[in-house]
Amino acid sequence: MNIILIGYMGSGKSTIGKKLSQILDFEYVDLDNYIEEKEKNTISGIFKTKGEIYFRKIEKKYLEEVLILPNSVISLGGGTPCYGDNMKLITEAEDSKSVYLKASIPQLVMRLKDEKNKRPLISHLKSEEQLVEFIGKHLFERSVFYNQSNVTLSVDNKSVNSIVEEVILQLF
Ligand SMILES: Nc1ncnc2c1ncn2[C@@H]1O[C@H](COP(=O)(O)OP(=O)(O)OP(=O)(O)O)[C@@H](O)[C@H]1O
Ligand SMILES: O=C(O)C1=C[C@@H](O)[C@@H](O)[C@H](O)C1
Ligand SMILES: [Mg+2]
Repeated sequence: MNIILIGYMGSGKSTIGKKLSQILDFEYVDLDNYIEEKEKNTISGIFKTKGEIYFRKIEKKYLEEVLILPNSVISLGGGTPCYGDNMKLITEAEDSKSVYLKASIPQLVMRLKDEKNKRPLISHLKSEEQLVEFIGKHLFERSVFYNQSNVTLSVDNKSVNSIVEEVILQLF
């Protein structure tokens, strides 16, 4: 079985995914890292040199590759479910459960304000106020996709270990 972690940038997909895979003794795949390895470039580098449309095209191609890996915890990129028919591919993937790690706007701002540089969609924002406004609008647009996940789990003010425990309780 595969567990697919979905959520906005900073919701904890990579952090939770790594820990969950260790506990379950599953393989761990982070789609952003997978793309970086295959393309021999960083996500920021791909956005800069080839643009977002190219990124979304290859993101779909690599999503299809990781969805058929056996017994894996798969952390997606923040935007992966929100383009083309990606969410359909995710919900229809065989033997898979998707989990939406749902974080509030203030929680995301707190986590992302010092980590903007790694994330090309927010790296240009100058102030915390701009970040709040951007995330508010963007999260609202994306929630329609995230909410199609099999399980939704609120992550605000919870430790990594307690979120991992909750994911396991919900799925097994
Ligand atoms: N439950 C948590 N409690 C406190 N901090 C957390 C928690 N989960 C994640 N973080 C921190 O929040 C930041 C973002 O987490 P992470 O990189 O795992 O998010 P992500 O969903 O993978 O983001 P992206 O979509 O940009 O890859 C990191 O600094 C991480 O250490
Ligand atoms: O939210 C997004 O659209 C993104 C999130 C990251 O995980 C990366 O996939 C990339 O920076 C785009
Ligand atoms: Mg990540």
